[in-house]
Amino acid sequence: MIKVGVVGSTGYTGVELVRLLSRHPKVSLKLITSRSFSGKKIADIYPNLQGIVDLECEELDFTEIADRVEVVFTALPHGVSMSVVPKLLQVGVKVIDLSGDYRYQDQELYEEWYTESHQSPDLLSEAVYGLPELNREVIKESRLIANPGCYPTSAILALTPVVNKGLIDLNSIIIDSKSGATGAGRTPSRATHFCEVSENFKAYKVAQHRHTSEIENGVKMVANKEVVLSFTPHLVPMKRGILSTVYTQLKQNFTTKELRELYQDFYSSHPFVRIHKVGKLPETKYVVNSNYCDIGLKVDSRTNRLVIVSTIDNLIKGSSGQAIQNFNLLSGLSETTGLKFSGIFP
Ligand SMILES: NC(=O)C1=CN([C@@H]2O[C@H](COP(=O)(O)OP(=O)(O)OC[C@H]3O[C@@H](n4cnc5c(N)ncnc54)[C@H](OP(=O)(O)O)[C@@H]3O)[C@@H](O)[C@H]2O)C=CC1
Ligand SMILES: CC(=O)N[C@@H](CCC(=O)OP(=O)(O)O)C(=O)O
Repeated sequence: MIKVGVVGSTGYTGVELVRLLSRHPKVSLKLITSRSFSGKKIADIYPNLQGIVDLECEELDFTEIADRVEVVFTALPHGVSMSVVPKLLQVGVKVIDLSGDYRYQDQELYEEWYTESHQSPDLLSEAVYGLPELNREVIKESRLIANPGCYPTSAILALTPVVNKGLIDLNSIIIDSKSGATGAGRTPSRATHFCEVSENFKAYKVAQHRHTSEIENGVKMVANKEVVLSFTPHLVPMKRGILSTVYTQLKQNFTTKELRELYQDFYSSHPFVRIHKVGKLPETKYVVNSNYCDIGLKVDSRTNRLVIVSTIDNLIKGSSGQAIQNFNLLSGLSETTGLKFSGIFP
């Protein structure tokens, strides 16, 4: 059994990690930390874990952590993660960080989009962007994995096959994404208050959301070229799930069937990406509560645009499930260990 810990275990991604790790056949969850709830049992904070996880939240203590765990998941806000991650690496544990702090190699890009100084820029070149469908082999060798953002996971997976084959105009990409409210984390705010989210649908941070740069960065890794694209996030009255509709201009004529075959081939060795049949499009309810990313395609022959629809659960493939997928890779386990379950339908 591999001994692991979760730092920031009481947030939405943290507790989802605790839930998923508690059923992972090769994991022994030894340590969970919390600033606000130390001394309390996680099952008293999240009663769904009663009888499943009997751990108490602790204060984070770096002195003995390496004796207790081999791998730590950090599920902290960005800006906070970078004050913790270097200390964890220093004492010799491997880290899978769920925040945005290590997703860029370029310090300036981080500081521009996150509008704060990076506190450990020396680690940026070492951190591996943890999207297994792009970086499976390097993830296996890494000691610091930067788990991707939720919107970027859905958008980059939607675009990769056509970008990889050079089939679209890279300046034509428009990504229109909708997320459930757990994407904003557990800390209450006016924007995520029930009365603000319920019966409402809104765009936010138009032309300035930080995930724009993360998606551009991911597409650039595939294209080997700079890419500038448009990304608009929306908040919808659901708890979980992201649906991204991605519009791209094709350079030549293709049928939906041809492109569907390309996607099917591209993802044939990637167990968590499912390509829908021609004429079918994914819905969030097909993937919520699972680690799958479902993708559907349609060529609009009038405009010669390819429209790609991509869905994930933001708390699983968009964060905690993907973090466990990365953990499996770096631990030499099968990528699907502990993650092969369907969503809940309806
Ligand atoms: N929610 C999502 O869908 C996704 C989130 N992420 C990223 O994962 C990370 C965790 O997100 P999420 O679980 O949603 O966030 P939450 O706000 O739900 O939880 C974060 C937890 O971190 C702990 N924490 C420790 N130090 C601080 C601090 N100084 N300020 C605030 N909180 C602190 C808090 O728990 P305590 O007080 O108990 O220590 C808090 O509950 C973030 O970086 C987020 O951006 C990534 C992809 C998707
Ligand atoms: C609905 C909602 O508010 N979503 C969040 C998603 C952020 C997130 O999880 O971002 P990182 O993974 O990059 O930290 C937002 O738009 O800020």
